[in-house]
Amino acid sequence: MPVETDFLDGLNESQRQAVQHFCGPLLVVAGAGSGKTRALTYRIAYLILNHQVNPENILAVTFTNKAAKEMKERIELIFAQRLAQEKEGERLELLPEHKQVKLRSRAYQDITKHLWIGTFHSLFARILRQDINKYQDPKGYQWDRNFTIYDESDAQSLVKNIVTKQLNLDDKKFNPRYLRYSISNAKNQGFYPEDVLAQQPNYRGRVISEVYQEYQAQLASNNALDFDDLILIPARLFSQNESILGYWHKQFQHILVDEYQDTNRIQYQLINLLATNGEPKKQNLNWENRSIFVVGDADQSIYSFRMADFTILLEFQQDFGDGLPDDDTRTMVKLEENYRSRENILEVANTLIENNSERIDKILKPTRGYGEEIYCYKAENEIEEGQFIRRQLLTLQNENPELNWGDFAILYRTNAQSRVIEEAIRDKIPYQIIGGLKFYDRKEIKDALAYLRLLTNPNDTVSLLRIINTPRRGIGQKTIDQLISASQELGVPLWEIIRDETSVNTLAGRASKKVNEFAKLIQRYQANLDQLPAVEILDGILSESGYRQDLQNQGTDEAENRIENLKELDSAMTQFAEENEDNSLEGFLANAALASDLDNLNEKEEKVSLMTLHAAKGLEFPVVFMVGLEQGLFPNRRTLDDPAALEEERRLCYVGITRAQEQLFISHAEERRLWGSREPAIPSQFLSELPEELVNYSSPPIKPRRQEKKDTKKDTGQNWQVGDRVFHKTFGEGTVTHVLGNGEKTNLAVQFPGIGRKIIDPKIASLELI
Ligand SMILES: Nc1ncnc2c1ncn2[C@@H]1O[C@H](COP(=O)(O)OP(=O)(O)OP(=O)(O)O)[C@@H](O)[C@H]1O
Ligand SMILES: [Mg+2]
Repeated sequence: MPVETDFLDGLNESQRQAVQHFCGPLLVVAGAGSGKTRALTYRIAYLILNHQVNPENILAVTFTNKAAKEMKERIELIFAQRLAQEKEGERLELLPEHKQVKLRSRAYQDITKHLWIGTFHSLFARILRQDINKYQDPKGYQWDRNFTIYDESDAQSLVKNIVTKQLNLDDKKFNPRYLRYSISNAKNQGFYPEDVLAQQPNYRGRVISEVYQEYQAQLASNNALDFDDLILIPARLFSQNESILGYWHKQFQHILVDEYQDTNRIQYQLINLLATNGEPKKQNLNWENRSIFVVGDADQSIYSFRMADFTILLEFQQDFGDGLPDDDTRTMVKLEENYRSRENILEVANTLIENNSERIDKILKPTRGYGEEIYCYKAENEIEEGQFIRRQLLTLQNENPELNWGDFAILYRTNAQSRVIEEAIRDKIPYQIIGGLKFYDRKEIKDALAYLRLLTNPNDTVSLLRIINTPRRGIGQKTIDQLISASQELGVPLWEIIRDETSVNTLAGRASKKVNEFAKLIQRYQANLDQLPAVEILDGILSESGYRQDLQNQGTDEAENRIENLKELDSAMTQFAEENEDNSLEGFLANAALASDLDNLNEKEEKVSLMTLHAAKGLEFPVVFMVGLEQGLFPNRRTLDDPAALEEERRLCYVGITRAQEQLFISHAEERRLWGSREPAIPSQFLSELPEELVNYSSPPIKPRRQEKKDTKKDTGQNWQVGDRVFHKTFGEGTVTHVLGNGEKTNLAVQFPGIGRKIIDPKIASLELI
């Protein structure tokens, strides 16, 4: 039996309107949990199924890689359901035969492989893989298609080198982190080094500009790009080259953007160019078989520190609409029902956000009655706050066996808060830190990737320097410095020197044999790059370089752990090859460089998730703990004197509250040691903005009372039928979709709207028949 008879049934009237809108611009604005992301996802399926749009003509921008993955999975599910219906002959015969054939063969193919779904960074990295060689940089820098993507730590080490080694500046006075941030800011506004100086015509401005200039030169000579370049260079390329823009404009007939309120100006420029082909006059735009569809919520704009600007969302209709009198109704849909949170949670969120002055009022109605009480817990200090969380987690899990550890999230304002919470829960509760040390940030993974990057892009000097003596092979720093200075004097990449035996023999003295061996190893694998599957290349180079052996020799737990992680990298490569059309090594490396913290989030693993409020955007959890509501921490002290920044903190708090589906716990401490010093803390001003009658300030009972249920089928263990409507204490109303097993061992699969399907043992959880 198909789970949904028609996939549009899973949408309300306004969502359906948004999904069925075919051509032209459409803006969906709505509050948290109102089904924006769901509408966007269904729209993709609808374009393919009902308008026969080719998947490769659809560009969908998500905020995280994880969201992209989920979207693909959801679309696959819709196709699978459709396929099931086809087999039952329900509706396909209504279509003309050629369409039936087309649809069937489409559905059987792995359609989502051909969709362009991803973050801005991953999508435009892919476009640059095709076209970067056509980019004309005003400074004459060039990149080729095998470019390497530098992550934050690569970029910072480059900046640090420039500051200390090249410009001989004091890195205490000119903090490389700060400089890197300034460069990033400049890039996010489309500024060149000269623009920075013009904006800031003083000594500091000159230093930033100079470091920026040198940084860019070195990126280019390493054939590398940083994250900001992945957006900025396509924007410049599209502006300078009509035919390339025309090509991608033609390719992307339907553009969809989630979380549009957090786009910055350059990202906006890219979207605008792709949608309009650079046509400045709105009346000349031709929307035949084309659309741009964006969804967002100005109340959830929380990335202004990355130059995100929610006025972009507010200006959408002005940018893309035709300005005729009925434009407003044609180009905007509002969603007004919240499907995620219990009514009391929603009311608390709505009341809080009303304190912001800079907002457009909107309606957000609950669809799910009142849930468990919201508690605000006052802890003595941060350690006791951790104990509180631990107690609640254990109690709730114990009382509600159907709650998995993966159903809980703990949200905090800054990463530093996680340590104490971890300490409190680590012995009993499996947890994961989202945004802690990422898989791809671990040393062994970065080393392995550096080998692979060097194979595909020998000019990548950062990678080369990372592994030239890793594992130790007797190439000392002095030798390396000698080789580097030769490459700098000749103005050629370091690899050019290293791969030439004669040069090495001249420069490297006693270490020359080692350098030559290293160069030969790399060259041998380079020559085989196209013949061997990526996984074999990885295995081969890790063995032959002695890297794996070195770890084995160490014999410590830590080394063992690193070996395990390298195995995990193998799996990541295999999985990538299976899931992606572009399964080249370059494709994998780009993907790895872009993998964000959130990719670690794997609900199937059943772990409590700890993350910052920023990282929680777009996600949802049955039970949410929002901790550290103290003045100076949340809202953050830097925002206290700046009304606009304070409003952004309040939006962040709104985001936090609205992640909760069933239950919300808020906490603050009377005293907190953070970043080394212990200080008294006063409750966050946001707490006083919450409706008093909806927040319970006493301690929650350690063992929450079980609600007495009338007419439960608990313990009877029989007579359950598919289609039974039931009420569950945590998940609310649902429908039994499957009865699994029988007698004592009967379990039920229950579909809860807005939550999903849960397998429940009716003997343990009381289910009320309704
Ligand atoms: N019409 C609907 N009927 C039932 N459930 C729905 C409906 N629309 C959305 N949902 C469910 O409501 C929850 C919130 O939806 P979704 O994540 O799409 O909201 P959103 O507007 O994107 O939220 P956010 O602003 O936090 O990104 C999800 O669990 C989703 O499956
Ligand atoms: Mg969303």
